[in-house]
This record gives sequence, C-alpha cells and structure tokens, in this order.
Amino acid sequence: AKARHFKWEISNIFWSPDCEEKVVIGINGQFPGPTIRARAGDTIHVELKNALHTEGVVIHWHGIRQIGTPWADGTAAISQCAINPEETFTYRFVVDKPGTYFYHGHYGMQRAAGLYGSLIVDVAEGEEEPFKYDGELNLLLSDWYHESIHTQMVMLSSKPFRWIGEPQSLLINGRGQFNCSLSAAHTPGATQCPAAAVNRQCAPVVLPVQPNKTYRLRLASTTSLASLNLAIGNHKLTVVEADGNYVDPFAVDDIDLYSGDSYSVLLTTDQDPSSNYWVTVGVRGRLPKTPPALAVLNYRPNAASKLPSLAPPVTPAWDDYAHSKAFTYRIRARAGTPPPPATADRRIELLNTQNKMDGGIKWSINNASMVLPATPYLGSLKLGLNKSGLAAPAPAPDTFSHGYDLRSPPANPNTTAGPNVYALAHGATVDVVLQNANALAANVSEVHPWHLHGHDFWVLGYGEGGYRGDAADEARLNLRDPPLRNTVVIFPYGWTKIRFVADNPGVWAFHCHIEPHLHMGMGVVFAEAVDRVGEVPKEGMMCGATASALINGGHL
Ligand SMILES: O=C1O[C@H]([C@@H](O)CO)C(O)=C1O
Repeated sequence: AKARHFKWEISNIFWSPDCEEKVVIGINGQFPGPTIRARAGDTIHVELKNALHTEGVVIHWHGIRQIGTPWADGTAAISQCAINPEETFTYRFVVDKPGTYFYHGHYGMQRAAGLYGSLIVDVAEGEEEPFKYDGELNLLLSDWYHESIHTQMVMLSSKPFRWIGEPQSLLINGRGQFNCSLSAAHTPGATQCPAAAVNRQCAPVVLPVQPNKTYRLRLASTTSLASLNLAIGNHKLTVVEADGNYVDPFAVDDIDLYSGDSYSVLLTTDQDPSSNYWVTVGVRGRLPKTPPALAVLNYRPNAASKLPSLAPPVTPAWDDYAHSKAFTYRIRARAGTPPPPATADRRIELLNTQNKMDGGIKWSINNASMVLPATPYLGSLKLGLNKSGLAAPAPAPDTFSHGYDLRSPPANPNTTAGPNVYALAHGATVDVVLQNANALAANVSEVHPWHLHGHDFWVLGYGEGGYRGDAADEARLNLRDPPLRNTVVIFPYGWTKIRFVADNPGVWAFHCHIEPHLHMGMGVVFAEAVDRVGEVPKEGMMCGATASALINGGHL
C-alpha cells in the first residue's frame, strides 16, 4: 500500500460547463476537480487550501467509509469545522475497498456550484477484479444551474418559498451544451451546436473504443436534483458494481442513476464498426425541462466527429416507475459478499414529509426538519460539550404514527426544526425504514435517494404504501443476497428498508442526496459510539464551542 499525496487549491473560477460562462468552484483551476486514482489499501493525503476567500469549504469522500478516521469525512457542522478562507486542512484516509467513488463539497450547496470530481480505487497490487475487461471509460454525471448557489440558497429559504426549478443542463464529465443539440437532425426544433465554434470546456465528450473489445464504464451521479438514465445506442450494459460493491452481473438496455449512486457496467463493442453511437443521459422521476446530454461512443478508427447513423437512444419516460423498480429490484450482491445479520437490535422508522415552517417550505423527518449546529457534532460530542444534540428538546423519535395518511398532503403541515441526532450503540445492528409520503401539493410524491456516511448498508427490500413490519412486509425482504450500497432510493408512496452494523465510531450524516432537499432539512445524524472515537485532530475543531474549550485547555 502506498501513500498518495495531492495538493489542492479551491477557488471560484470562470468556466463554461454548458458553453455559457459562469462562476464555478474549481480545484487547481479545473472543473470538474482532478480525478484521484489509488489502489485498495492506499492512504490518500489531500492538502487542501481554501482560496474561496470569503467562505468556508469542506470535501466529502463519497462512499469511503472512513474506518477509524471519522474526522476526515468532510461534513461541515457534523465531522469538522469548515476550513476558513486562506487556511489549509489535510485530509488523510485509507481507501480500503476497490470501486467507483467521487468526492464533493458538503457545506451549504457547494456541490451544486461544481465542487466535485472522481475517486477511483483499483484492486490492491496482485489482486484481480472478478470480471474481465480490455479498457476503461469514466463518466461523472451531473446537472447544472445558471443561477448561482447563493441565489439558490436564498430562494429555498425565502418566505414565501421560491423553488429553484429544473437544471438548465445535464453534464457529462463537466460538459454540456445549453440551447443547442449535438444531434439536431434527430431533435425536433433544436439548433445544431456549432461544431467548430464549440468552446473547449463544453466540447462533446468522446469515448474512444476499439471494435470487439469489452470496456468497463464507471458511472457516477453527483447531480444537485436530477435523477438520470443512461443508454447507449444498440449496446447492452452489464451491471457489475454498485457503490463500490460487486453485484451479481445482469444485462440492461439502460441504467438509472440517482444522485449519489455509482455503478460499473461492462460494454462490448460488438456493433457495426463503421459507425459511431450516441450515449444519452436523460431525466427521470421529475417532468423534465432539461434536454438530455449526449456523448459519442467513437469506434476507432472512425473520426470522433463522424455523426452516428442512428438517432440517440431515448431514455425511459420520466414517470415510468415500473421500469425503475424493475431495475432496482434486480440488484443483488455478488456471491461472496458478506450477508447481513439475521436480526436487528433496533429499528428506526423515518417518515419523509414536505412541510411548512414560518411560511417557508421544508422537508421533515418524523416531523423535524434538520438544522445543523454552530459547533460540529464530532468535536462537541467527543469533548463532552454537547448533550443537547442528543436529548433536546426530546430524543429524536424512532418511529411515527402508523395512522399517518401517506396518500394526502400533511393534514397539519406545520413542522419544527430539530437536531435529528440519533445515538447508536457500538456494535448494534440497526434497521432503518425510510417511508415516503405525499408532498404539500395533492398527488405528488417524489423520489429521494438517501445516502449514508461511514457505512455501507444492506438493502433488504422495498414496498408500496405504508410499512407495517408485519408478515407480509417481512416476506418482501431479501436476507439471502441483498446488495451492499451507500445510497438507496425511496420510490413515491413507498418504503425502503436497510440494515447496517454500527461498528464504525463517528458522527455520520444520513440524508437525501438531492442538494436542495438536504438544504431544506431532509436528513438525520447518527452519533455512533462517540466515546470510542480516537483523538480528533484539533485542526477540525477550531470553531464554536470546541475552539473555546481547546483554547481554555479543555474547559469552556
Ligand atoms: O422540494 C421541492 O419543492 C418543490 C415543490 O414541491 C414545492 O415548490 C419541488 O418540486 C421539490 O422537489
């Protein structure tokens, strides 16, 4: 195992992700940020200088469990103090498991400002992946808004509430094309993008391949809002990895990706080699106002500029939930994946509702909308300064009224702010049931991808309507080969049940990965056996009550 050192400077830069020049958060002057590549077992050192000048920053390593290093998880107000302007903070952590990951900002809505990049972990030296391929291609998918995140954050907390709407563009590896199409001939009413004039920053993504080979496509979605589907003209995809865990391989025509998901799929270049093919990325789960993104699968030696003879594949209709469920339910762990414990010590049931608070709109969990504290939890709980996050005004509830009418807007839409902190006992097997419901408008229930920090979990099952925990619900669960993941979806009016073992002391966020929804309070925090956390580096505690305590030698 190696130590891999990176030196990053984070700053606002001019960039044209979709050919319109905007300000994005870049790393070392680049958008997306540089790809980190390492081998399983390596230690990553990122020496990160904040050159945003007027705001703090942190980076979360999405999918990396941070075993024994909870202070490197990069969640502002949870695992560390935001890094101040002009200051440097070093993240040090082990990437213990091969897979397709990414990193991103986790302070305010900085991810949506472009603060993200890929993190790819190869198998350890001398080991082999359990499938074969000749080459690799990496697609980091995202969406892009023309409004700044500062404007977006003000909109979302305004009274009355102002919704940010749909993104202007979808991006592939940080590139999209606003107001023009790469394949106008097949897109009624669209203008062809001016090929020669296309700015390099928004130049189409070209994936060069040789005929009759197998490629591993690494796919990850770091969208702010959009749920995505990716399809490649005439080619099937074989799913082999999800969120850094191997899955039982299965073939699909197209693949859904929710924000926070990552997959590897194998693609065999067995089609007519005289042609190129379109890769389409379209919107799912919300009525799309954003055109699909396109990239070119370029069969060499054809020119990259040779337009595919076939029209771009059309991704499934946004509301074809049957299609999404069929895909999601097919994901099973690959043989050899550790199975879950047969029973749980605790069940936490989380009802997701959209509510009102003082004239604004929030998302609530068991009727409390998450608000983060001034002093990050990891430090304050470790130093024994914060009992209130766990207890006040009452401990966060493990359940909700099963009489709740999921199919109607909340009868009493008023909600309160909560710390939403759950204390987990060391070693406990914890089940979480995520229950979806109706939003404030009638007949609306949305998809939410929930992401857990610090752990992979087993996805035990999904159900329609209200979870009861009765024999019929239990019969739906898969205890034999449930996939391990770090992100899981809840479908409209449905529930999802996951299981994990609380064996990684730390303070871990668990939240909807949709950036505006997290900003509107859609999350909870698991404070897991904090007494067993090792010494928290002081650099991450130099704010709020932990700074006062450290200055005064441990006393407030
Ligand atoms: O959180 C959201 O708010 C809006 C809408 O529900 C209220 O305007 C929307 O579509 C969301 O996903």
